[in-house]
Amino acid sequence: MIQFQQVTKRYPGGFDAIKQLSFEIQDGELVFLAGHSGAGKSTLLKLIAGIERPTAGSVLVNNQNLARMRRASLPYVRRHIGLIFQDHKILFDRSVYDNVRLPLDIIGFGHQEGHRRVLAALDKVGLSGKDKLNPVSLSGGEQQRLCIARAVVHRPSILLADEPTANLDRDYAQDILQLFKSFHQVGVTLVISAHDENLMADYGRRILRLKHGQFTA
Ligand SMILES: Nc1ncnc2c1ncn2[C@@H]1O[C@H](COP(=O)(O)OP(=O)(O)OP(=O)(O)O)[C@@H](O)[C@H]1O
Repeated sequence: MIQFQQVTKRYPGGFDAIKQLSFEIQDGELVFLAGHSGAGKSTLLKLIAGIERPTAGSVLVNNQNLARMRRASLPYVRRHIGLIFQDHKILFDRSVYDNVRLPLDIIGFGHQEGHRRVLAALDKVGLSGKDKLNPVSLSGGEQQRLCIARAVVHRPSILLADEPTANLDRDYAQDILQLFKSFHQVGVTLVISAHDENLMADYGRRILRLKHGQFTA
């Protein structure tokens, strides 16, 4: 479960990107995060991932308070989280395979099991057979799929996606959302941010709407 209790995030310079937010996301829930540019969507996702720390309040992920946790312990929490952020951070000096393999190497996965997982993740996102390519030869949409494979290869229980459908045409965006839906169907908790509320509306899921760091109706 993800719980925010009166969370405020103030960036250096004094700007409050998130203001006294409280909410819960249950295990296995799919929640959309909507809001204008600068509303605080990325900040909220970074707080869940422990990339940013709250200035006030508590962020609990699986009952662990990230605000109080020592930095050295954060990697253990992150093992349960998959991240898809806007700046892809693809390594263009490595193959598609090696990009997806990286999180498993960091965790210290065995060679055989790791290999199996990488191929399974690439298959899941529709990139089978492209493992030996350099990511530079993938289309924008395929690079997005590569990022999704890399985010799920360690089978996280929570998947956070920041504007995964930005810059995609509507059909392609629907494909990507279908992919996320398939993770949801196997019990993964998903938080997906997007500008386009029409896309979200089709799914009939809870929408958290942010405006200047606070929820609106
Ligand atoms: N590291 C930072 N230092 C200072 N201010 C920041 C930092 N990161 C974000 N902000 C500010 O916090 C506010 C919220 O930013 P955030 O990226 O969370 O919004 P967003 O809803 O994800 O916007 P977008 O859709 O444009 O990505 C913005 O005004 C932004 O300028």
